[in-house]
Amino acid sequence: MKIIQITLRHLKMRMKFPFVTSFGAMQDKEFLVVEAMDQNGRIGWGESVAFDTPWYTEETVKTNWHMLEDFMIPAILHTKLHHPDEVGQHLAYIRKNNMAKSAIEGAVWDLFAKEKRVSLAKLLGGNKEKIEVGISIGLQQSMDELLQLIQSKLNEGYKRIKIKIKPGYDIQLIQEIRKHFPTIPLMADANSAYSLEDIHLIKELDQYNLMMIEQPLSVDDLIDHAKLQKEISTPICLDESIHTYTDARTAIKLNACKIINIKIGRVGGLSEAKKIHDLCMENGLAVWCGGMLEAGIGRAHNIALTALSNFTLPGDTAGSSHYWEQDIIQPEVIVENGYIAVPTAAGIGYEPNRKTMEQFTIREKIFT
Ligand SMILES: O=C(O)CCC(=O)C1=CC=C[C@@H](O)[C@@H]1C(=O)O
Ligand SMILES: [Mg+2]
Repeated sequence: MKIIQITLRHLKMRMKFPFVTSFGAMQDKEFLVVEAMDQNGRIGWGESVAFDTPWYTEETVKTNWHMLEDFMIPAILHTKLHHPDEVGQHLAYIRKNNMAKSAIEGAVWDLFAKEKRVSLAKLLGGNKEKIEVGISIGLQQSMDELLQLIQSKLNEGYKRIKIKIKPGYDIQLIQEIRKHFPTIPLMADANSAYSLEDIHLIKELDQYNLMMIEQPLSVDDLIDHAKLQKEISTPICLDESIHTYTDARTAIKLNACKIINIKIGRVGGLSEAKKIHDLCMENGLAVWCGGMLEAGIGRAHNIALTALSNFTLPGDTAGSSHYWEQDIIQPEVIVENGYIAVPTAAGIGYEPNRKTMEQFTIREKIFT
């Protein structure tokens, strides 16, 4: 397979609600879409999940554009590819920039699946017909609003609730939620807001039967997470600390976590995501698929990955209508009773809507 044309688009879409974390609020989601065409005119799609500011990782929409335009697209365009795994090899000389790598690799995976006439989920080795989904709720203005939102998401069928915590907004919050919802599957994401000095606080959380606590400590730490995991019974889930297969291997060796949140963009693409999935399975760790407030193309990639068998915990891939008035794919991603049906059509199984995309595009460049 050879890619003979790539179109790079920068989109900006307003979310229905501001997503608030300890780092601030985001309401306009900017992201890149990669459209790759092969010599037969087939099209594959990828989405970059980098945000417009570097708070989650060092990458941004602009750094991704630069990496793709100046280095990655030239390395892949007109290069003979026998399998999507080879994209990573061609880009290996470029350090990090995982989200940019993932965007172009994702387009090649979609294209390759279409060429083989199989769904992306099947091509990756997934066998589920439907996947279980949970929902991630950002910081809210008041306790009442948070409780109401949890109730409405439970009513919609979501299989687990994830809330954000930070120092001063943790024990009481979870205590209150547990008062109203004593047994729901509940987890807390700290986005590395704590240090080992807060160990007494984190230990207190043990009594609330959380499914896990996500990334309590520093984004570049594994050693302290291992110390913490020894002291608490709540499973630690790592997010920001895991960028590669090697990170996952080290975390497992150190017992730094019991669960890993795999985000395709954070680990540099589907090939690496699958390797981490397999490694966790061999070592008895559960995984789930995290979200990056994706539009439809990124969401479709998450669904395909989650069809792999060791994604045994509900992911953050909520339905399109949770985020968008109108998503950029047809049909939109629909959640029914907490499940998404894994598409069986070739490739990602959703068709990007060019008209809608055009409406939100603020920059476009074609590479031949
Ligand atoms: O896509 C979703 O709905 C999940 C969003 C979400 O929880 C996150 C997205 C990006 C950064 C974080 O705030 C958080 C996470 O860390 O998982
Ligand atoms: Mg997280």
